Amino acid sequence: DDTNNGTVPTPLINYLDTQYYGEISIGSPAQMFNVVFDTGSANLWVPSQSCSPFSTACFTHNRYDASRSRTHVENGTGFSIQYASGNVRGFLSEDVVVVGGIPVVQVFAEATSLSAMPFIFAKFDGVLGMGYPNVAIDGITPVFDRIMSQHVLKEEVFSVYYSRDPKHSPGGELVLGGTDPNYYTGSFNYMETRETGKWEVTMKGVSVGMEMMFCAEGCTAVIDTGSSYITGPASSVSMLMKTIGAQLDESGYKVNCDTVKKLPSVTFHLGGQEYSLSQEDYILWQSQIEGDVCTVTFRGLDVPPPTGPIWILGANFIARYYTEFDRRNNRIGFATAV
Ligand SMILES: CCN(C(=O)c1cnc(C)nc1NCc1ccco1)[C@H]1CCCNC1
Repeated sequence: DDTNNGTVPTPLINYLDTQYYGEISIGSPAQMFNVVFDTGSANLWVPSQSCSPFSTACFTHNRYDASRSRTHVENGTGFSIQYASGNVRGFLSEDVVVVGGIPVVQVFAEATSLSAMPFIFAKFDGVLGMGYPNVAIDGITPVFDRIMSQHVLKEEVFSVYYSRDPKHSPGGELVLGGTDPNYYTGSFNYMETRETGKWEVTMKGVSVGMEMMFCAEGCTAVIDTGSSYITGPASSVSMLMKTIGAQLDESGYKVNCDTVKKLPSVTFHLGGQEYSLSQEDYILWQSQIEGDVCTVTFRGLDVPPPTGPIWILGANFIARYYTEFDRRNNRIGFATAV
């Protein structure tokens, strides 16, 4: 139902509360891809049919085959993107991309090499950056900007719902052009994005329980729909983990599941409001053969200046707070997720 005049909500799949992705098509006839709708980047890339057979991560995902698309336009410019977690290299192509029922002619990257870490663990094929144009590599106009210039959206916004429990269906939802009242209660609280043209805001502090522990003098928070966890400066996160009695092992911070119910809430002071995460919001409780494992969904990540130091609020935050990204007013709105 295109209730948002021209767009249909895109249902997302929730993989273990750590990866959320939805389907887009590229080319004619349509080639389907699962992509992360990522406010932390601004380019679209998918694996390429011409990726090297040695790139395992490429070979285990859907790949775009230019020769099978009658609307493909050659480009060939080199492309490479570096994430903290891995990198992607390839070349540019142009073709018709359909997102939420809206077709756009889009320049995107065909990935010919994907770092095994982390992409062999990716359930998604590629990434569709929902960031601002000024962070787009090669100066490519991002998908959402191409959609806005078609003037089909009721409002120049998009909204994201992430379910908290993989058993819920849908695992999440992306709405282009509005919000979906089925997935939030109460009203939105808005805050201006910083002038840098990124989905980031000024945070006024991070409290643990009743005590303000970090960022008391103010810091930057990036709202990143493409990150699983919350990251903060390594020193701050390690202090936070010590406070809650978490131990760091090779796959992140863990706590004894017996202590979970007594853990303090962690509160992010944003835009004059306090956004608290309780233990069930920030603990990933996994029942495994050798017993229950309770992972803390915080990671230390030192982003070098001038971008950093920053906190990144990812999927575990968005699952609790339904998020509206407003390009018209350069602001982000949070409402309590259902
Ligand atoms: C997509 C690349 N990202 C990941 O953090 C990432 C890496 N590797 C795997 C396997 N998954 C990732 N994210 C899963 C996910 C989906 C939705 C929420 O989290 C980040 C890189 C920085 C910009 N923002 C996105």
